[in-house]
Parts: sequence; structure tokens; C-alpha cells
Amino acid sequence: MKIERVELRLLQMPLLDAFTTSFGQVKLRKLVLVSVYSEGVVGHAESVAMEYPLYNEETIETVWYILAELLIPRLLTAEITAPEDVSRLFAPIRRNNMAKAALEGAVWDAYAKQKGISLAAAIGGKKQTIDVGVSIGIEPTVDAVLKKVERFVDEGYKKIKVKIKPGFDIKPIEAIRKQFGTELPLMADANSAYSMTDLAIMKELDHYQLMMIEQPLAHDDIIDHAKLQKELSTPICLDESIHTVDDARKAIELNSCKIINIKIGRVGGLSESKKIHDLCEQHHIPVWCGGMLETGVGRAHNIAITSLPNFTIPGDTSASNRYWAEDIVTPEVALLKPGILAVPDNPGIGYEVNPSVMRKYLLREARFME
Ligand SMILES: O=C(O)CCC(=O)C1=CC=C[C@@H](O)[C@@H]1C(=O)O
Ligand SMILES: [Mg+2]
Repeated sequence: MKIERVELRLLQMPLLDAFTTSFGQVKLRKLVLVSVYSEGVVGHAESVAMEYPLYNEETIETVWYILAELLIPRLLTAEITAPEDVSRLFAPIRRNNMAKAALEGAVWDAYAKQKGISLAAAIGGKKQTIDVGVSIGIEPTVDAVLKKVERFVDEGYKKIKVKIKPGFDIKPIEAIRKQFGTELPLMADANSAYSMTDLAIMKELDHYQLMMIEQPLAHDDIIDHAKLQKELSTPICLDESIHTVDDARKAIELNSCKIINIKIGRVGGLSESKKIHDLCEQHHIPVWCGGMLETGVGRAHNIAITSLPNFTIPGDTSASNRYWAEDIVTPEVALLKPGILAVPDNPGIGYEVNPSVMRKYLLREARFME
């Protein structure tokens, strides 16, 4: 694969409504769109880094810098025969996974287009549709959470994820169970807001038949999650703690979790995501695809990875209209049936970038050639 050109675009898109987690609130989503031009096709992916280093250590500006100064120059002068070569090429550079994933993902999209196959097929996925869930942020009141749950249950989403934090945990979960019953596939994401001193709250959450409690403890912890898992019957799911297939191996060996949330950006790309998927499959650890408030470009990559067989739990890949008044892709990502998305079978990610919509949100762009 000869990579002739790479383009970066910084976009800023307003969310339909603010998304709040235990570590902060997003109203305007800034993101870096990466486009790779190779032998007559263009591949697209997006960096999922947030504006501030609150989810992980990366930001929009670190991603732009690492891409512009280090990763793109390496890619433009490298011999790439297959997309798997890209993560090997980037390996000497420590971490900066979201920057790496955005460029690697765009190469994967270009590669699939050159082969005339879908991105899902290129990574070995066989599903033609995927079940999807939806993530609900921390709302100002329990009633506001219930209204969101009602909307998404009506839309047929197969998993409801709610954000929790100390002081806003038992009440919303109890109210959801009271209004929607114990059959609703419900989980909680704490985004590392608790510590082992909050064991009593975790044990109380254990009584609400949650599918899982996601990342209750520190973002870089595997040990204490193992201690906490011993105390709970509810499965722990790790998100922020897992950056590589080696982290996943350690978490599995220590019984730190029973489920893993794979995010392509957090782990450095599609190749590493597939390795984590395969390792979890060997150890009967189900995985699902987390979301990072992506545009349709990122959603398309999430749909592709979710087509792999061990993605057996509905992920956070909701339709475009969950967050966007208008998405930058055509067609927009829309539910095929309640709670179900189609896996595109046309070449690459299966969605086109809509240049006129994309330009409405463009803050900065740059072009890189050898
Ligand atoms: O994209 C979505 O709908 C999922 C959003 C979501 O839950 C998250 C987005 C970004 C960081 C986190 O706060 C959180 C997560 O941990 O999954
Ligand atoms: Mg999470």
C-alpha cells in the first residue's frame, strides 16, 4: 500500500444535549478526522480523544501533534503491505493510542476499499447486523434519567447504560428498576469515580441485577478490581484500565473483570482490538464496543469491530441521532430495526463523508505528503 497523502481536520460539533460523566461534561465535541489517500482510494477514521485529559491522558492537541510530527511522517515513508504493519510501525512510540488508532483506522478503511471488501470483512467479522445499546449521561435529576431511559427503551436499544458517581448511583438505579422492572438489560458506568472505601455502595448496587458495573475503580487499576470482583456477584467490566492485549491478559489472569469494553481508540487501533477480542474469546470473557461520542465515521469503525463473534454484549454504538442534529456521514447511522444496526457490506467503512456538512464544523485542516 503506497500512502500518498494524509489529511487532518479538526472539527467541532454541538451535541444535541450535554453529556455528563463522573469526570466532566461535553457540550461541544471537538475531534480530529484523519483521511489517508492511497492508490486511488481514501480511508477515513477519527480520533476519539476528548478536549481535556479527563478520560485518558490524550487531548485533541496531543493527538494533532503526535500525528503531524511523528506518526504521519513515519507512515508516509514506510513500506506498508497490510494494515497490521501500521501498529508495528508505531510501536516504538509510547502510548498515544488514540492518535495511533485514528491513523491506523484510516489505513484499514483504505485497505478494505482497495480490496473491494467491507471493513468488517477485512478484520474477519461475519455478522450482517449487530445489537446495540445506548449510553445515558449523569442527568440533573433522576426524573431526567428516567425520561432518557424511556426514550431509548421505546427505540428498542438492547442495553441501557447509565453513568453513576458518588451521590448519584443507588437512587437512579433503584428508580429505573422500579419503573422498568428487573428484565431491562441495565448496566452502570462509574468512570473510576469510586475506591475500595466505597465497598458498601458497590455491595448495595449488587442487589439490582445489573449486567455489569463498568470501571468502578481507578483508571489504571487491575489489582483492586480483582479484590472488588471477589466481593460482588455483579460482573465488573473494565474500560479505562485496558490499553493493550497485555493489560487484558493480566486482568483475566487476576480475575479483575468478567467483561471487557473494547474501544478501538483506547487500545491503539483495530489490530490491537482484534487481539483483545481473540484473547477474551479464548478465555470466555465476553466483550462489547464502547463509545466515545463519535461521529458516523467512528461509529462505522465501531460497527465493523462489533461484527466479530465475541462481541456478544450490545455496545454503545447508538444511531447518529443520539448525539447529532446532522452527522458528517451519508447515509447517517440509523437503526435498521429497534436496537439493531446493519453491518455495511459495501467497501470500507460503508459510509461516505459528507464534505458540505463536514465543512460546517471545520476549525483547522492540514495536508501531509512525502
Ligand atoms: O458514545 C457513547 O454513546 C458512549 C459515551 C460514553 O459512555 C463515554 C464517552 C466518553 C468517555 C466516557 O465518559 C464514557 C465511557 O466510559 O464509555
Ligand atoms: Mg466506560
